[in-house]
Amino acid sequence: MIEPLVVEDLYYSYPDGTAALRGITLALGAGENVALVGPNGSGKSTLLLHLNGLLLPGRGRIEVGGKLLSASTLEFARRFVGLVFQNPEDQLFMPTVAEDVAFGPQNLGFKGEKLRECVRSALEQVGLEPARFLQRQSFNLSIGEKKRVALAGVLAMEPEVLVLDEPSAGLDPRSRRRLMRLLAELPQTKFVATHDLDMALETCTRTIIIDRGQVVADGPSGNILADRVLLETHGLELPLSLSR
Ligand SMILES: Nc1ncnc2c1ncn2[C@@H]1O[C@H](COP(=O)(O)OP(=O)(O)OP(=O)(O)O)[C@@H](O)[C@H]1O
Repeated sequence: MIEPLVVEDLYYSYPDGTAALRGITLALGAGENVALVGPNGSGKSTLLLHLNGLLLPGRGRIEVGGKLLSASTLEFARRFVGLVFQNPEDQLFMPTVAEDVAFGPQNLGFKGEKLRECVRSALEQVGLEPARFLQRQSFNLSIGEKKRVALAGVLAMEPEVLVLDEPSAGLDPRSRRRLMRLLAELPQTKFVATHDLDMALETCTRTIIIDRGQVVADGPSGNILADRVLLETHGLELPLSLSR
């Protein structure tokens, strides 16, 4: 079976010379839910931006759905891997929710009733009633609603892999819980960068730790996230649910 996401010996330095990724190797199996954790500045967002070609490797290779990511497979990769940014405001820029959610699928060529149906269905998937939200102005929504609309915009493109950067940041406890239920229900392979180790423990069976641009641990969440020494060595703390 083809692994939906493979990263081999990936290096990336920003134009100012900051070495953000220093030899990352990992692979995600179909249907896996994997958490990516690490201290601030460890390279999580930089890695995620590579997975649908928003950044291109300095060295190393990325395979998406069995195809080497390159200029000629970029369109395929952007459809295959749906990336939800940390800040929904980086993703929502149209006047209404309907237009924001339609933006991606429209670019993929969806039109007419198929387009309207995939927009409605994506809003329903994230728990936003289309009749109430389609005509709302995106910039007036609460942060939790904005995050759900940004996720709907990605789901509307029907990706095989969902890559989420800090999905629970800024959410109140009820919205966070709702997001965790939603993620558990979505069938896609998921790769979730987060500082919320309780969410990682609850929603992801596997956890990868990166520190200073390198993978320092990769294994079952139940082992990795219960290892106080490992976590503290890399500037992390036990999930609250394990620290009592
Ligand atoms: N546009 C940029 N130009 C230069 N350096 C950058 C840029 N973006 C990020 N960096 C640097 O690259 C490194 C990795 O940053 P990245 O944002 O990937 O980390 P992160 O693990 O996502 O951090 P956080 O948990 O704080 O979101 C850091 O040293 C950061 O300062």
